[in-house]
Amino acid sequence: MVSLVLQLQMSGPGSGPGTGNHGLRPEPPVRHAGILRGFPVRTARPLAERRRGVLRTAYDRPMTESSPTTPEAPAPEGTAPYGTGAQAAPQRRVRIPHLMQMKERGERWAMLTAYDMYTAEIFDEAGIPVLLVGDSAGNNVYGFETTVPVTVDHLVPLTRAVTSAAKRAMVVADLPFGSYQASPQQALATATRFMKEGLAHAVKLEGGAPMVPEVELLVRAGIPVMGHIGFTPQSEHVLGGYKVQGRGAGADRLMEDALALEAAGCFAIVMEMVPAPVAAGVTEALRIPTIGIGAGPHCDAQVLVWQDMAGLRGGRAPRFVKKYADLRTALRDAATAYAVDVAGGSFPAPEHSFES
Ligand SMILES: Nc1nc(=O)c2c([nH]1)NC[C@@H]1CN(c3ccc(C(=O)N[C@@H](CCC(=O)O)C(=O)O)cc3)CN21
Ligand SMILES: CC(C)C(=O)C(=O)O
Ligand SMILES: [Mg+2]
Repeated sequence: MVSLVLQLQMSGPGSGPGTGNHGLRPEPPVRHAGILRGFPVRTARPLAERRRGVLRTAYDRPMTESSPTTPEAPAPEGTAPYGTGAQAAPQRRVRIPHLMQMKERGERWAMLTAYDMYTAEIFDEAGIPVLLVGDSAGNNVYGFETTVPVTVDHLVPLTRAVTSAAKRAMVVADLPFGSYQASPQQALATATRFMKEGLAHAVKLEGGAPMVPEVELLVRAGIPVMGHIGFTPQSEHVLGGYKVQGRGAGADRLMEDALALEAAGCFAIVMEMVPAPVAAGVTEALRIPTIGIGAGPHCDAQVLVWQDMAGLRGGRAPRFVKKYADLRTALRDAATAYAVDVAGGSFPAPEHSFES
């Protein structure tokens, strides 16, 4: 059985040269410009119809012998046509056309954050198609309370670790607070560091219509951009705390922000803490995928911070979190057992020791 994701990668619009994130917006056919030019225009099907195939993606099944990350045969047409660097690339990378095609087909997918090599490797093996090196590293790696203190220098090495370890996943780097809002030029300089030093495949930035000049310049320069609207944690002090956005009149603004980002060339948009019906409306209105976190079940994709998803972090989790494991307990038990063995002299045993 070849996984669905693999099938679509072998047959998708990105199979040939000249698609993907090239063909960058020479003349704007306004709403559907940007890196999406050249895609078959989605026929206007009702949301319910588009959702029908939803439970048939590779991600809804437990991974068995046919993980989407272990293709049965290499697909040489997916490798770079002008050489592959020091070593050959045996597996095809998830690219923007694949995400577009999943939206076309109503196949939902999952994004996770990753900040290091092992989690990147593991989530890649699990078939997670997009990994986000989030500025949530602030409060999940570096021990800050929020994402506000995070710098580019904090995130670039983590991005490099994740891109080095993930063979199939597209790796998106979050631009941290203060590293892109000053001007499109600042945004380009920062995003360029993530592409060159972090080897990211795309970047993400927070904000709606006001970020259009930044998004346009990055896309023109060849850098795919993921948007992020609704609750934007970098602006928590302006927003007045961790609050649902897009209620009441805010719904119209959220829609305008989403449409403006799509027109500017974003390839996907994160919607954080938005009422489910509002997120459903935005998802229906956009050609590009929406990625929800606390935005209900009708987004094209979902994202969670991995330490929330896997139950590593303590304390009360936000409402939108579902805990799929209890790594905190597992690790604490392991550390306790290790310490007990050392104290009691049962570790190291002869098999862990060297003869003279
Ligand atoms: N571990 C972690 N998970 C995240 O989802 C996350 C981060 N860190 N860091 C960056 C941002 C911050 N995020 C957050 C953090 C807290 C809430 C929160 O406390 N929400 C409450 C209140 C909602 C309300 O007031 O209506 C909730 O119960 O969901 C939400 C989003 C999302 N991101
Ligand atoms: C929660 C996601 C969307 C994020 O921005 C992050 O992890 O930093
Ligand atoms: Mg973030």
